Amino acid sequence: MRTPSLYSQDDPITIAMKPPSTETDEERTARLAAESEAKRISEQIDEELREERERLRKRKGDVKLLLLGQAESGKSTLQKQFQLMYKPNSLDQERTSWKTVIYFNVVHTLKHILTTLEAWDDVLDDDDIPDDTTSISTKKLMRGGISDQPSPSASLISETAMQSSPASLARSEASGSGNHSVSSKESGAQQIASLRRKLSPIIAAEEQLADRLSGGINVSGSGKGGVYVRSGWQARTIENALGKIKTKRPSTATDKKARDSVSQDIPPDPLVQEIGRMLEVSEADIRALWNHPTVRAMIAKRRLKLDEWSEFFLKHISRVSSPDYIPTTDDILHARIQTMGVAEHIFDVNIHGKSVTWHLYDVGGARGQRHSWVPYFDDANAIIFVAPVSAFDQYLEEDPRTNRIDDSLQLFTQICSNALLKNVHLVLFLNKTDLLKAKLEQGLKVRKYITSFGERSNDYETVVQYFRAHFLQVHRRNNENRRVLYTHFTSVVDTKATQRIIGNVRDSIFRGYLQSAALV
Ligand SMILES: Nc1nc2c(ncn2[C@@H]2O[C@H](COP(=O)(O)OP(=O)(O)OP(=O)(O)O)[C@@H](O)[C@H]2O)c(=O)[nH]1
Ligand SMILES: [Mg+2]
Repeated sequence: MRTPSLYSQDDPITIAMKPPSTETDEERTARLAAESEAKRISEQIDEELREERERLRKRKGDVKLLLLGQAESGKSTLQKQFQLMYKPNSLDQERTSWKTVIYFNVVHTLKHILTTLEAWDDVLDDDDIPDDTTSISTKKLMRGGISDQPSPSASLISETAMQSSPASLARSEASGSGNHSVSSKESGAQQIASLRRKLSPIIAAEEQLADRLSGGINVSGSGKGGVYVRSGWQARTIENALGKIKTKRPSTATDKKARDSVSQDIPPDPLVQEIGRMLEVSEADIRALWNHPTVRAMIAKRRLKLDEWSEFFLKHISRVSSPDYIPTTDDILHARIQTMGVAEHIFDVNIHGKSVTWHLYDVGGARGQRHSWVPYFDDANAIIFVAPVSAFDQYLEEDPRTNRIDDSLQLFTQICSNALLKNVHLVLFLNKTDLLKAKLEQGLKVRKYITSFGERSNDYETVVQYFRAHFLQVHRRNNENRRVLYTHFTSVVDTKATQRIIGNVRDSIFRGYLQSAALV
């Protein structure tokens, strides 16, 4: 019997592979090293294939849940609520990254306020701040000869308004003396000019913060100059910062306190620290701007429109600008950053003693991002469609002619009628109900923006039921499979209420999941 040998004498492949008889020692060493490397790579490929097979096998039993809806509808905020519920520690680890986002939100808002004031100062001179029936760009056109519009200026605010608002405080803080004449138009403009000067260094840092968050990726059409982030941005923000850190870790008591309570291993980002210091010294100026009578009047007249997160962080500016600021969970829920593409989040959800892996896909909702949703439609088990009902007076950033409620309805029609999604469990979140209530209480009239609302009563219950009826109608018209639509009125920044709803949604998805599993 022939003993097995590496080089069998009569095997043609072996003969072909056989090293030449003239091989030198050096060539032999190189050949053996190359063979060993090839073997290592081949084994690595085998291992990766095995892992992929295993992953696919496991994923078959997983629940795949898509969060869909237009930009700013609240998908990522809802994802944070899932994270809080099923992976609370991971949110703690991300607090450092959220601080960067919140600082960015504040700086971006300050810039927006000052730019808007500047745009108005360009064209306006006196008397009264007009309400929002005419856009700034229209006014700029008017300046071209048809008519000049009145301008927002401190003189527009009546004496009574001055006395009853925090304006006097704002004025004295802004001027640093407080002895300005309350009725002086010039002093109001001067105060704003002085605040603009004092806040300019912090506003100049906006771009660097945006770069830190996006990793230098600029996306065209990022609307109001926000930042898009890809999946895993939290870890990358820290990496980007670490790449920039050349000095040793600071070791002051404050730094240590902040670092210890966030993470033992992450040194503070020098850029974020610097912005923190700037915010601390600028706190009085920021408050002065926020409370300035011109700004107040511009907001009241809706000439200056601030996003909900802008208002939230400016209202909490003393806390946010304190030297040892660490974002609270509520702050994280209010922080705003645009999602780019699709971000996958994985949780283990325990229900009735059975642990099931859930894959939550949080998508970018802007029009330019929607093409990336489709590859996830194939094997989705459930969708939560998030529609912000407070947006009746808002228009798409991507297309200022399209009302946001209209866009949500069009998008919902596409989702309901998509053949790939016909068996998917469908849940509708009519979101931002807190903001809807606030807008209606302020006296905003739905019929002004949605003419079909007609003469109905402008109260919360009538309005939400009106919107709900429209979404139900879309669903009914595109429901050949007679699937159920689960509807919830939500405010996903409200943790207690949202977690209760998530519990309901989880149970209903799970029931559907068990039924389909039983059919397989
Ligand atoms: N007050 C209030 N704010 C909300 C609510 N839902 C979301 N927000 C805020 O709205 C902003 C936008 O929410 P996101 O969750 O980032 O929106 P998104 O749908 O993920 O947006 P894209 O990623 O651009 O598609 C954030 O600042 C949230 O804090 C809500 O129900 N009430
Ligand atoms: Mg998002």
